[in-house]
Amino acid sequence: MLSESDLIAIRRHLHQIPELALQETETHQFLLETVKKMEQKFLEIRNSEELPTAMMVLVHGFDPQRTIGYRTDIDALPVEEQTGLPYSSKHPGVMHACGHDIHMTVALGVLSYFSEHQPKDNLLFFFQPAEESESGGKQSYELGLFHGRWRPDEFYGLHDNPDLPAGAIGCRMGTLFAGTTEVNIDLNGKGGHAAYPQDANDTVVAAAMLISQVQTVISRSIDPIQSGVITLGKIDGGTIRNVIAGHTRIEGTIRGLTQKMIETIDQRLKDICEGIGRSYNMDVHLELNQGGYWPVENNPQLTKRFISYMQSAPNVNFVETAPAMTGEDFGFLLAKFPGTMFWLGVDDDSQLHSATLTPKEEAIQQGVDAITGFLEYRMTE
Ligand SMILES: CC(=O)N[C@@H](CCC[C@H](N)C(=O)O)C(=O)O
Repeated sequence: MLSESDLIAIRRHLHQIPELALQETETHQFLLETVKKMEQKFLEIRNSEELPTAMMVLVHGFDPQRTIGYRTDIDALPVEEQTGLPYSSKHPGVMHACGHDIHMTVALGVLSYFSEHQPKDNLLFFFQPAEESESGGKQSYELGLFHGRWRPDEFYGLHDNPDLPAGAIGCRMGTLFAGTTEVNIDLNGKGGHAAYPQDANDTVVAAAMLISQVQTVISRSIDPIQSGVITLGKIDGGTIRNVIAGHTRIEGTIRGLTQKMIETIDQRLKDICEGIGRSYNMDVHLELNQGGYWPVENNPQLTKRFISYMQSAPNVNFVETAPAMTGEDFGFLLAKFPGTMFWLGVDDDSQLHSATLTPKEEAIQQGVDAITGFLEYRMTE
C-alpha cells in the first residue's frame, strides 16, 4: 500500500510532468506504471484505443452487489508556473494549476488500499483526460468506455479547494458546480488606414461596444436572486496602431447554476451579437459550445448518505459549502450515472488556475483516508 511519503513523491512527480487536454501521454504512462506496481490479484486494467490517455482500473469485489465508480481528472493548464518550488513543472508553459496532480494522487492512494484489501463491491477507478477543455468525460461516455462491466452504478469524484482547510471535505446537496458554455466571437469588418476610418469598418470599436453591452446581461436580464457569470477573458484584434483592424476575436465563458440560466444567458449573447452586427454593418459570428460542462448536480440519496458519513466520521473535518461558479465535466457523467462530487480542502492563498497555486500536501493522505472510509462504509449497506 502506498505510504504518505510515497504519495507525496508521486504527487511531486506528476506535478513536474503536466500535460494539456488529450496530450497526457507521459502522465498516462506514469499512472499505468504506478498501478502495475500494486498488488494485481483483484485488479483489471483497461486502456482505450479511442481515448489513448484514459485509463480504467476495475477492482473486483468478493461479493459484488454493485460497481462504485471513482473518477479523477488528469490534465493540466496552459499556465507558466511561478511557485519557485524545487519540483516545479518541467514542461514550459504548462502547469497543474488546478490541482489535478493532487486529484490523481488521492485516487492512486485509495486504489492502492483496495488493491490489498479486496472490497465487497466492484470499484471502478477512472483516470479521465481533458477536464479543462475538450470534454473528456463526455467523450469517454460517447465512446462507450462505460459499457458492460465497466459501467458504474454510482460515481464519485473530488475537486481540490484552496479556500478550505487542508484535508477538509466539502459538499452540498443539489448543485455543486455551475454549467459552463465556451464563447468564441469573431467580428469580421474591413481593415484600412488609421487616417481614413470612413473607408474601413473597425472591428475594435464594434468589439468594445459588444463587450460593454455584454456587461448588462447579468445586471439587467437576470433575476438578482439567481446568479450567472459571463467572463470575456481574451481579446485579439488588429496588428499595429495605424491599421484599422478588419478582424477581432473575443473568447470567454458563461456560467450558470442551472441549465435554464445558461440557456437564458446564451440567448442574450446571441441577441447582442446580432444587434452589433446590424448596427456596425459587419459579420459577427458567435460560437457557443457547452460540450460536457453541465451543472454538477449531486444525486439526493447518495449525497445525503455521503454527507452524513463525512459528518460523523471521527477524523473528517466536514464543511457544508455553497455552490461554486467553477465548471466541471463530471457534471455530464453525473447526468448519466447518479453520484456525488465533493471538495477536498488544500488551504492555499492562491486560487485555482493561478500560477502560484501550492496545495498543502497533507491534504492527500487525509483525502485518501476519508474516501477509503466512505467507500468501505458504502459497501456495508
Ligand atoms: C474546476 C475548473 O476550474 N474547471 C474549469 C472547467 C472548464 C470549463 C470550460 N472549458 C469553460 O471554460 O467553459 C473552469 O474553468 O471552471
